[in-house]
Amino acid sequence: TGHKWGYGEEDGPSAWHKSYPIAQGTRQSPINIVPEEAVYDSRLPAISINYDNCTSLNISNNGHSVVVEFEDMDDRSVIQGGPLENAYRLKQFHFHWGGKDCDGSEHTVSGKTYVSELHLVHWNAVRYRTFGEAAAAPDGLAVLGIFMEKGDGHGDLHTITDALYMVKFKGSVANFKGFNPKCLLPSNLKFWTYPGSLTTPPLHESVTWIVLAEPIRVSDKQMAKFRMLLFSAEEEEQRKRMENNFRPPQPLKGRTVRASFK
Ligand SMILES: CCCCNCc1ccc(S(N)(=O)=O)cc1
Ligand SMILES: [Zn+2]
Repeated sequence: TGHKWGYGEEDGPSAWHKSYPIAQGTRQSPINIVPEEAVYDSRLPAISINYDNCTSLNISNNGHSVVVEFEDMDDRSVIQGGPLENAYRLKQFHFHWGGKDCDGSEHTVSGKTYVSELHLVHWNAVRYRTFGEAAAAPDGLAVLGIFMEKGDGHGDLHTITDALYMVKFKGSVANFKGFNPKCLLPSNLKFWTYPGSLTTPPLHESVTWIVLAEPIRVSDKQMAKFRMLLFSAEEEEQRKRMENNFRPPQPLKGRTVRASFK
């Protein structure tokens, strides 16, 4: 089982390299995206997202984030197109956020941070038999990153924020069927894409990142509900609020960020 890691002073992102040396690798995530330096690629097909028959299973607190998991034993919910050569199956989505509204996202855009970032995690079931196997392969995962900015409440995000009280503590799981994350997508699917990694340990360099340029909006009240989650389990003495669970941008190391738009 992996070494204990977190987002605190002692066990946070600057310490991860001690147990996970890949943290100083050549394709680490997140990154700061500089639109003017992204290369427009007119041959990039549009992203095709087909979640119509997705089956959400549960919502859980894993001590690092809140995660909604999906049934992934067939191709009922997949993403394809864009930079992807195969269809990638939806496995889960989760969030990263700040403590106040000054930061919270993992990717940044010309240094701008958003209050939160949603990650929809998909795996290449054409080439790999399990998520775990795919998560360790260079073309194994595709993560769709969606920025969340402060604004009026998001119509469908409340379904998630209204369920967070059920998974306050690390290790809690609750039924969460019938949720389709298609409702969380912004209207415009223009994106940046680059080869990167998981943004948490084990930090595998297995992710083709697809970051949407258009943010979705989240209200103060909805953000407050994310911040009432705890990093700690119910039986732990010290109750630590779950916030600032984001890794800061990592060196680009010569990678090219491509844009699907001018
Ligand atoms: C080998 C087991 C890997 C488990 N790790 C899951 C996981 C998925 C996505 C991300 S993220 N934040 O890059 O989307 C981090 C961690
Ligand atoms: Zn993430």
